[in-house]
Amino acid sequence: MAEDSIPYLSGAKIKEVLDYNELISVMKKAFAKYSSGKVVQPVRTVVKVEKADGFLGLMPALCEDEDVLATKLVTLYRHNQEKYGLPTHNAIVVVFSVNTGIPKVIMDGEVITTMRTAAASAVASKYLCAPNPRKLAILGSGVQARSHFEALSSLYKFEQVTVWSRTFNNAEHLAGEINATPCNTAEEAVKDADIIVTVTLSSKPVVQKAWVKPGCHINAVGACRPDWHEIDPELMRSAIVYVDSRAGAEKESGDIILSKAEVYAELGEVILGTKNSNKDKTTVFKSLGMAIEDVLSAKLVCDLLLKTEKLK
Ligand SMILES: NC(=O)C1=CN([C@@H]2O[C@H](COP(=O)(O)OP(=O)(O)OC[C@H]3O[C@@H](n4cnc5c(N)ncnc54)[C@H](O)[C@@H]3O)[C@@H](O)[C@H]2O)C=CC1
Ligand SMILES: O=C([O-])C1=[NH+]CCC1
Repeated sequence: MAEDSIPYLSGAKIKEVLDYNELISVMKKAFAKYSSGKVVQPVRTVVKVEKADGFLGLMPALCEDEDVLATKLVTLYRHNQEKYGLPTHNAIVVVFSVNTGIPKVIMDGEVITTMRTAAASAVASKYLCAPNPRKLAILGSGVQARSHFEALSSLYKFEQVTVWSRTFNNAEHLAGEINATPCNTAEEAVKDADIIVTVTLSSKPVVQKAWVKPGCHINAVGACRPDWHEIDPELMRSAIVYVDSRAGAEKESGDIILSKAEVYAELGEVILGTKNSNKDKTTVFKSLGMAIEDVLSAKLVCDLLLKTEKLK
């Protein structure tokens, strides 16, 4: 039985202990464990809330090697920001004892989602983009746009960063924060970019093949439903496509399903050395988000807080 009160870790507490350096190595481990069959992780179960154009996603995973069993519960309500000024993504993570099944800790899942997704894209960039990327283009100006800038800047010294957003004011606002160049069009933003990050809530492509420099690496992070896509289908078909999970991509990714693009490999297979990097080619990392990313992040949070005695 669970104790009368299970510790709850707030986002603020989690932010205090997580940093991109450590999280990037943990994400590398998450992808490798997943692709070597060491993780039990069903494809996300999605409960749609039609009237609010939202959904609840259930994301459990077990990794016995790492002695961790947990689940993330995440909601995506696309109109929260414009309607209520609230975040579009909200989440908690519940961690259980692997031995007894007793719930041990409940923690905020928003900070973990924000940071682990950007750390995952950083791992993908490390393995898939050509050396010394100089220009980063960010399409979108929300939570993930900011975290991706931070995570990728922890790896690379960019000479130029461009931002495009549906509303120019938002692009300008973010660009001001991160010392980037705001652009009026996505085409202008991605011109000559070495790394492109697509972090929008669009269900229609925001980047076209003709705009992209050959050899560029794209972290395609949005469009997590089978009928949403962010990337031009022609670009998907002509690039070398990597995914976090084949099973997830086949069921959830409109970018893969609608374009009928071939999936070359899981990122974990590249990390394990069983598939090639193709750094000289145009590459797309189609990220949908995997439960094991959250579960290993939650374990890291618990370990770090135990070290500082903040979690008994
Ligand atoms: N792959 C993964 O593991 C994860 C993916 N995501 C996805 O990343 C994307 C960004 O998430 P957040 O930054 O947290 O969301 P957010 O709500 O903070 O930002 C969304 C951005 O998309 C823009 N946008 C909305 N509708 C648009 C449209 N029709 N065309 C162009 N831009 C539009 C907004 O103006 C805003 O800049 C979402 O698609 C989200 O579901 C989020 C978490 C994890
Ligand atoms: O992995 C994740 O948490 C999500 N992916 C898309 C929306 C939320």
